[in-house]
Amino acid sequence: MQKLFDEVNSLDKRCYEKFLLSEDLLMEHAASSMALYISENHSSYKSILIICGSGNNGADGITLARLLHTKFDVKLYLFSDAKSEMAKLQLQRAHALGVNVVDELSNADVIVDCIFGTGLNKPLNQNCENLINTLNSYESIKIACDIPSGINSLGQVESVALEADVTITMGALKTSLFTDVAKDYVGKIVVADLGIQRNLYELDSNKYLLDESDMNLPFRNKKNSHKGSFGHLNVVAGCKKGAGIIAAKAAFGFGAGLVSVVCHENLDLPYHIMQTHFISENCTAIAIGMGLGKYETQEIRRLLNKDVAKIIDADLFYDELICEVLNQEVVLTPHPKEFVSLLKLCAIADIDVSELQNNRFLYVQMFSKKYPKVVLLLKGANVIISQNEKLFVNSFGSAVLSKGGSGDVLSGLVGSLLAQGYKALDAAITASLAHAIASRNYKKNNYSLIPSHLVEEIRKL
Ligand SMILES: NC(=O)C1=CN([C@@H]2O[C@H](COP(=O)(O)OP(=O)(O)OC[C@H]3O[C@@H](n4cnc5c(N)ncnc54)[C@H](O)[C@@H]3O)[C@@H](O)[C@H]2O)[C@@H](O)CC1
Ligand SMILES: Nc1ncnc2c1ncn2[C@@H]1O[C@H](COP(=O)(O)OP(=O)(O)O)[C@@H](O)[C@H]1O
Ligand SMILES: [K+]
Repeated sequence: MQKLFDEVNSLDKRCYEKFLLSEDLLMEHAASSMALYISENHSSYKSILIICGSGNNGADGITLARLLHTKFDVKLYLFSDAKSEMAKLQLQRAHALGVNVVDELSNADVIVDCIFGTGLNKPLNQNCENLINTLNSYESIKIACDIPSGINSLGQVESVALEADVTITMGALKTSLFTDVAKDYVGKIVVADLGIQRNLYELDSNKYLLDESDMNLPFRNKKNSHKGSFGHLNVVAGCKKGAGIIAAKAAFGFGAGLVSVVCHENLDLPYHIMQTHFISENCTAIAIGMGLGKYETQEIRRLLNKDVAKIIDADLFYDELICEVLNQEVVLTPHPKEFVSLLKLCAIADIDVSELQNNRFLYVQMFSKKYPKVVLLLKGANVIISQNEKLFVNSFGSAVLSKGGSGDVLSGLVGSLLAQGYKALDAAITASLAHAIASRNYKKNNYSLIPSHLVEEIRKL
């Protein structure tokens, strides 16, 4: 996993003070990293338009123009006069070298957006919006320097933002690049070297971006085993029985030795999945909430208070009963609407979904502070998983998963790992990664996936 930072100004400052690396030096390295990326990945392209704002993001762009001058047909467009000391200095250097400064925008093979970086601190005016809209209309390869212009430090987009193919971010990964909203703008994210090893540049953080290598699949290492060695998951099915059945199938394919669906009505289940009317005696984990609908409170309370691992989803986030388990190490998997209800029930915040989506990290952090034992998995384009105020982001998922039933598969995967003895946080991380990475392996098109395809892909991981 890689660290995420809410801000990097303090990291830059530490470089100046502790390592005696000047702003000029860091900027030279930042621009060199961008130049290297462009030379290595876009060498067949001829023309490059670099659009610069007045601050140090613009200064990065002016430096880049100097470094690529004569190697490509570089055009430097200054959207506003250079204001920062570095921008003024870089402009003098660019002028001295004869870099082509143009007065009008024109299309190019590659455009590099250096209008605003981390300094964006007010709404864009009409001119900025028009500029960004024009750039978005070009068919060029679009590279954002540090962060696509228009995304603020909280990862919010108030009006427009550059739709980048690639974001080359300076020094370290920023949290703002991993909000759900940002996902439509950032493209591929590359970290630029600032002339200091990343482990030296970075300090501690409580936020992490998950890598594929953080997925710890339930491979079987012991030869002397039997079905009981891999746990027994009980999936509680309610009025929408399909949800529980999808979860049970996913769980079985993900390694649980036994899977039973708990339901009072008789169900038509695949032969390898058992049905029970009450919780099994040897049950090692319970998955509950998916499609639960109406239910008898005392019965659910009994289940929630059982001393086994639990994954709780969907309908239970609308019931005060949920507050009774928040001192346990349970896994909760709400989507944004369900999380808004949960926040209200546990008196953390009374907000709507758009406020949550604008500040996902903030509300997850608030929840995790109040309930440090709970593993929360907030669904979305970029899933956030938290426990004890540590946050982990899974950015592997895509719109392929935007289907009814995808969440039920996820509940089954988490339940399966809990049943097999994974700790709650490890179960949530591995299940979430398996869910998203498997969906990427589905090769047909991005609208046709159904839960059984997803389960098939998970079985092939
Ligand atoms: N400090 C350092 O050591 C380094 C800084 N770097 C670059 O510096 C950038 C940060 O530079 P700055 O702090 O100068 O900030 P920016 O260059 O992001 O922009 C700030 C400028 O834009 C103005 N501004 C902000 N919002 C505006 C709006 N909506 N409309 C019009 N004007 C607006 C501000 O008043 C200021 O003049 C980073 O994103 C990164 O690209 C990199 O070169 C790496 C090294
Ligand atoms: N655009 C997307 N990008 C990444 N993941 C997505 C996207 N849309 C949905 N998902 C994932 O799909 C799942 C949907 O779950 P949920 O909304 O609970 O569906 P259901 O309850 O119908 O099964 C979640 O894991 C979510 O993170
Ligand atoms: K930018």
